Amino acid sequence: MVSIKLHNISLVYRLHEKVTLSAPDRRVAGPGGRIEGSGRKQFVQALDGISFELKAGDRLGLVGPNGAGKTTLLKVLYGIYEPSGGSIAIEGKVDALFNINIGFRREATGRRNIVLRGLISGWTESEIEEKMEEIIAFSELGDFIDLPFKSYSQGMAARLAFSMATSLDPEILLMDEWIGAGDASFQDKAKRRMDELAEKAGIIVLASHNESLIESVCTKKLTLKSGQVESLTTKPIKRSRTEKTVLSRPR
Ligand SMILES: Nc1ncnc2c1ncn2[C@@H]1O[C@H](COP(=O)(O)OP(=O)(O)OP(=O)(O)O)[C@@H](O)[C@H]1O
Repeated sequence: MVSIKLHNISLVYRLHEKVTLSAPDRRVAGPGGRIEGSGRKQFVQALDGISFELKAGDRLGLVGPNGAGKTTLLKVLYGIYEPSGGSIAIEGKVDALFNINIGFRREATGRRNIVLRGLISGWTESEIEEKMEEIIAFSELGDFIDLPFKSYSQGMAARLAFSMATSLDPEILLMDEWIGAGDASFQDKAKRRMDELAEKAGIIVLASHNESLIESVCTKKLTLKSGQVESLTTKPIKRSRTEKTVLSRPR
């Protein structure tokens, strides 16, 4: 069973350069984490005392102003950064969609990129082959799938990235503010796909500045401010009749 448990997580970014700042009592707080220390031992406290638990089916929206710690928290969940303090326990395979362009070979076609990404995620060539048509169909890229990735617009790249990440059956999917690149019709489709994923007992964590996207996609909302939890709210899942019909249709 998938789950995420964070207890009192903190993360500091150490600044190895000597930076000159006002005296601590005269500093003006900015939008980001706290700047601490002095001389060459300065650091930014990006996360401070973060605790929460997620279980199968949860869709957590991470919100907060610039520098609040959303991306840092996603990177801690993905294992890119080791927390400076606290404990983290994750059950399940974690996949991430942080930046639409990362992980794509610009010169390779969309189709070839699907194979490469699948292999990196531990899929065999025949498993990728089985998923190939579904991934292409969901992306709606048509003949562009056989053109090099560098010829895609941002929205087209987002379609391919999302289609791939969600077709390879992730147990836990982390996403950072990318979905806005897709057009309105693709966003609707993407939302339904996320509902499906969450129903297959997965966990989704989505960081975004788009409050209405978070409201419509997520079941929980964690608001960060200067690296700390300002609030954590849960809302009942609301679905329209149309969405229910689509979700219950066999694949
Ligand atoms: N490599 C780094 N070195 C030092 N400080 C960093 C580094 N990366 C991020 N920070 C700091 O950590 C804090 C949190 O940044 P983070 O990128 O997690 O915020 P965010 O909520 O994702 O912001 P945004 O909405 O602007 O994308 C900020 O104060 C930022 O200045």
